[in-house]
Amino acid sequence: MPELAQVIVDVPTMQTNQPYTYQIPSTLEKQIQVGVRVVVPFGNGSRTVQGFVVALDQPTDYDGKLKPIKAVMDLRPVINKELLVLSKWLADTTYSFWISCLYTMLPNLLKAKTSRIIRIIDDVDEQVAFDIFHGRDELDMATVQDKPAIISKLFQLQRAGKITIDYRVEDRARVKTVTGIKPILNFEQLEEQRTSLHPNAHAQNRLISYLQTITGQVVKIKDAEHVTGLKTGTFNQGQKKGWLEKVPIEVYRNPLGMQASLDNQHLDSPLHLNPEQQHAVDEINKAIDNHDPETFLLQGVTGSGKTEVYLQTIANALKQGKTALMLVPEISLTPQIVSRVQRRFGSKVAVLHSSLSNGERYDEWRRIERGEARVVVGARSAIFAPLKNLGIIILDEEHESSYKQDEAPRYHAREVAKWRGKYNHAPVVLGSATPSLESRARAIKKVYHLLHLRHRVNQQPLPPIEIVDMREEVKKYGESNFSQSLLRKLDQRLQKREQSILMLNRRGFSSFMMCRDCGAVLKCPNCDISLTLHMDTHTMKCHYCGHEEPIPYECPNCHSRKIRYYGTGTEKVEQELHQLLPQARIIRMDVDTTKRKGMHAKLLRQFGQHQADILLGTQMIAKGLDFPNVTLVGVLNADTGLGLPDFRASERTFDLLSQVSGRAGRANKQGEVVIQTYNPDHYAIQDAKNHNYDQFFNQEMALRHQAGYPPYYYTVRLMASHPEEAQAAKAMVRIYEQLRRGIAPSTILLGPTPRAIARMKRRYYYQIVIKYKKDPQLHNLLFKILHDTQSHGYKDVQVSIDPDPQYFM
Ligand SMILES: Nc1ncnc2c1ncn2[C@@H]1O[C@H](COP(=O)(O)OP(=O)(O)OP(=O)(O)O)[C@@H](O)[C@H]1O
Ligand SMILES: [Zn+2]
Ligand SMILES: [Zn+2]
Repeated sequence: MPELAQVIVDVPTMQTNQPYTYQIPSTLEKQIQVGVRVVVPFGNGSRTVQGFVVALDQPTDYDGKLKPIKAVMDLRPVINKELLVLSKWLADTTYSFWISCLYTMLPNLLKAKTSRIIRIIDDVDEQVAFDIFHGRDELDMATVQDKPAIISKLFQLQRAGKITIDYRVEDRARVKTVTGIKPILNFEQLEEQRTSLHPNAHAQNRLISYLQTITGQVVKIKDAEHVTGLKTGTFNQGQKKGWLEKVPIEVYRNPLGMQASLDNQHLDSPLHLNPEQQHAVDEINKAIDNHDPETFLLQGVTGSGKTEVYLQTIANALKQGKTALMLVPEISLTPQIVSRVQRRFGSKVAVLHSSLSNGERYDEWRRIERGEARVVVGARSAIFAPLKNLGIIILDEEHESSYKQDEAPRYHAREVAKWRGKYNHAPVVLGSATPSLESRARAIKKVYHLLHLRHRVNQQPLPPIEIVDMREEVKKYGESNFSQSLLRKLDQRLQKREQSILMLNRRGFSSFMMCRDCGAVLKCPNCDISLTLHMDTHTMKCHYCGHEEPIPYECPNCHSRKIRYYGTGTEKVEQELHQLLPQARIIRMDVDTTKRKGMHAKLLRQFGQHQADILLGTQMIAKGLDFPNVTLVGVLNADTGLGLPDFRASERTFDLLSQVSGRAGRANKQGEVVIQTYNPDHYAIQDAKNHNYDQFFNQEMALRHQAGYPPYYYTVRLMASHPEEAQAAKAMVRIYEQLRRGIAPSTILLGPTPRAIARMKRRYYYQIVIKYKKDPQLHNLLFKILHDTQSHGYKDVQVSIDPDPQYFM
């Protein structure tokens, strides 16, 4: 039996970022395994924290007295061997705390809730006992948090040694149960009961007959009521008379409300593949069969049938007794994709998206962990799904920046996918119509295996794209969100009863409030950014920190009443469209209209059933949608992203335009696209117009080469923040000096500079961008800096390190 356990404790600091050794008390020795959560004492005093057992019986160089583990929270490990090894790698490569990585992999409910419990340990006077403790001898600190008078009294009592504060770890992971019934008596005994019944007790008579049919079973009471038509009261009587007992039945919360129906429904069969698809499927299947952890880049134009390639290779993995993981960006985790996978694989599928409640997510996680779900579809964090024996990992739209998490741990799902592919000897498939420059460059270097789908499944060419120069439009026709050409084409679709998709770049884009007298812009008090107008809640909101305030009637600066709202939000566009095309039925889709659960699916279903002529939305409609009746796509403002201070601005614009254009003409009707822009000559827009990925790739690569950006250089961004600007700047200068002394001669430092958004959540941010090709010492140097900045001289400074940042803003 093991005597010692190595535990990663839930104390995220650099100093506690390695396992601590605890003694295993003999009462717990059977329950302690690697991967279970435990409760351990930590530090001096009575503090207890949650932790994870990461190893058993390793020698320790600590020679003090070891503390014993207090309790075990799990009957079986919540972190399996693979994920444990992965968590260590993740912490190392993303400069994060090991404990944060473990939590990132697990459903939220497995995070412990720590509460502070105040206990009376010595006599206190009666009045206090009554006023504060209400006659009990314990009190949860959270309940008095906002009562300063009580808090100060408590501290007084603590100093006097009358009370102590305990930290208590609570497990929030609850399985959901429903009530079931179970006959206690056997057939004959029930028959005997019947003889003693009153002749008019028809309901009880029927209950006995029913119970006789289910002896030895447990049945949900709801089902029993349904089958028998009896009321709950009758079952309660049966319970009182000792015929049956009530027992809890563990059930899964049902995210789509369809798990059961999936079991009975007949499944879609695979489509007959075209030669390009067949080749791709053959190559990937070969890798699955040979346990070859190869990375494929599946580059297929929009509507080329990439999804079918995914589905058929997943089917092969399942046939081999393996499991499959498919990631899609949250924004395109549309009901369309999900239902395609479910219609193919039925109840074997688990879906993980961010709109699941904590309980639902925990249930899906348990279905996966127990091997009941063998195909997982989900957004970024689904890359940590506890599937065993993975046979294939797919990242659809691999170029999407949302695959990178922009808070700690700052991992990229693509890198994690490759790690898990290697660990499981399984191929990774990166799919896109517009691969990231990084991936395409690796394919050219033969690091990735390139598979091409050059043609649309419907044999139609990609839709022709018209570029409209909005500078000319405004001169000729005045301010409008709609060019003459786009209006004409929208009108034609209405005549032909075909549908259109209109995209407005970014939600509520710069719908800010400005004073026409003094020019003041309403800004967030916490962040260096203007507030956005939201008509639905009638408030001004900050998109960074969530700050919200009423729409002002007068300028907060000069008290003028001449305030005006600028910019174009989707709501404004919708209003204008109603005026221009009164007969058009419009569905607006943006963060505001899809906030409520299930709305996203509902709106898309309505559009699919042609209950509307125009789908107007933000980026969220650019990807993944497959509606055969859509023959026109319009982009209202192609260039709003081009001006951003970000070296990937052109790439993102090209990707977005290509993706959204791809929504038109996907079935047998020819489609077309109108792109409105103030920069008609920009190469990102011209190359998108010509559907010329290769030309865009070459030009953009040349620019990146010249400016020394990825994929020619690796980049790391280092940020320091502080409530006072001078302190943030000072810390960054110190870090800069330390960096400069330690880096390789070929490594380049940019900065320190204030971030583009210099103030966020009441803190000022400074940054340094490190560009390097080869710098073997850099990794250790960065860890050293993290360590050093947690100590003296860096009071209240927060430092974070972002490897391969997606944004430099
Ligand atoms: N071999 C095939 N035979 C007939 N129809 C097919 C075939 N493969 C795919 N399809 C159909 O073609 C349409 C487009 O396919 P799919 O959505 O997979 O394209 P995609 O490459 O993922 O496109 P995008 O990148 O634009 O999302 C779908 O309706 C799909 O059912
Ligand atoms: Zn003003
Ligand atoms: Zn804010």
